[in-house]
Amino acid sequence: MTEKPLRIVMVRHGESQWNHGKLFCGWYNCPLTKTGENEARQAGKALKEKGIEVDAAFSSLLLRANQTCDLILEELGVKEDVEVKRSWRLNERHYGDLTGQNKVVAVAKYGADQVKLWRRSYDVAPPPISQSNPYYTQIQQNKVFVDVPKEEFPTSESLKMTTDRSWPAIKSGKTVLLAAHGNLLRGLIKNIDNVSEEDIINLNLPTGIPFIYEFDKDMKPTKSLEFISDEKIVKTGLEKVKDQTTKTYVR
Ligand SMILES: O=C(O)[C@H](O)COP(=O)(O)O
Repeated sequence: MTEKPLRIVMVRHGESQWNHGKLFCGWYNCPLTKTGENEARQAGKALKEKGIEVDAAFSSLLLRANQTCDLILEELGVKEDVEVKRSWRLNERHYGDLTGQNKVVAVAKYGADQVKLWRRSYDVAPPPISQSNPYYTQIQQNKVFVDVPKEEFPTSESLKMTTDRSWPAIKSGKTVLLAAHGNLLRGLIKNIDNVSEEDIINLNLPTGIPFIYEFDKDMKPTKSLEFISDEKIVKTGLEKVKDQTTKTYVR
C-alpha cells in the first residue's frame, strides 16, 4: 500500500515574468524573474533555518515551478539526492482564453466581478482558449505536455477541475516538497481544510513563501497553512497578489 505523506511543504513558485507583467499565465511556460529566483532561494534558506529536510519533491511540468523547486533543493543542499517527480496534474489551472491577457485590462473589459469569478471562484471556468489566441499553438503543441492524455488536455479549467486532477499526483514520502502554482495550491487547501466555496474566493497565496501541512495517519490535517516567514513578508506578498488586477499596467 502507498505510504501517505505526513508532512507537505507547499510553495507557490516565485514571481514569474508573467506575474510581473500581470498577465494570465496558466499553462503558458514562462520563467521566473530575478525577484522570483531570489524568493525561491529565500524559501530554501527559510526551510533550512527551520531544520526542515525534505525527502521527496513534486512539481508541475512548468518551468516557473520547476525552477522554484530546484532552487529550494539547492539551498537545502539536497539537489543531487532528491528526485523531483514532475506531473502535468500539478500544472497551474489552465486559464483558457484569458491566457496572455493583462489582468488590469481584463477588469476594464469584463468588469471586476466577472474577473474575480474567473480567478477565485470554485467552479466557474474562464472561456475555453480559442485557436486565435496568440498562445494557443505554443501551449497545445508544447512538447513538454506530450504525455498529457489527449482527452484530458484542458482548454480551460475551474479551480474544481484543477483540484480534481491534482491530488492523485502526490504520492509518498515523509516530508514532501510541493513546488507548484497559486490556484493548484488553493484547490488542495480547499480540499484538505474543507474550505467552503464562499471562503475560497478570498484565499490568495503569495509567491515563493513556503507553508506547511502535517497529517495524522488518517490524512487528517494536524497543522494547516503555517507560513515559514515572518508575518510582515507574508502580508506584503498577499498585497502583491491582490494588486494583480489593479494599479499600473506594467507590461
Ligand atoms: O496563471 C496565472 O496567471 C497565475 O499563476 C495565477 O494568477 P491568479 O492570481 O490571477 O489566479
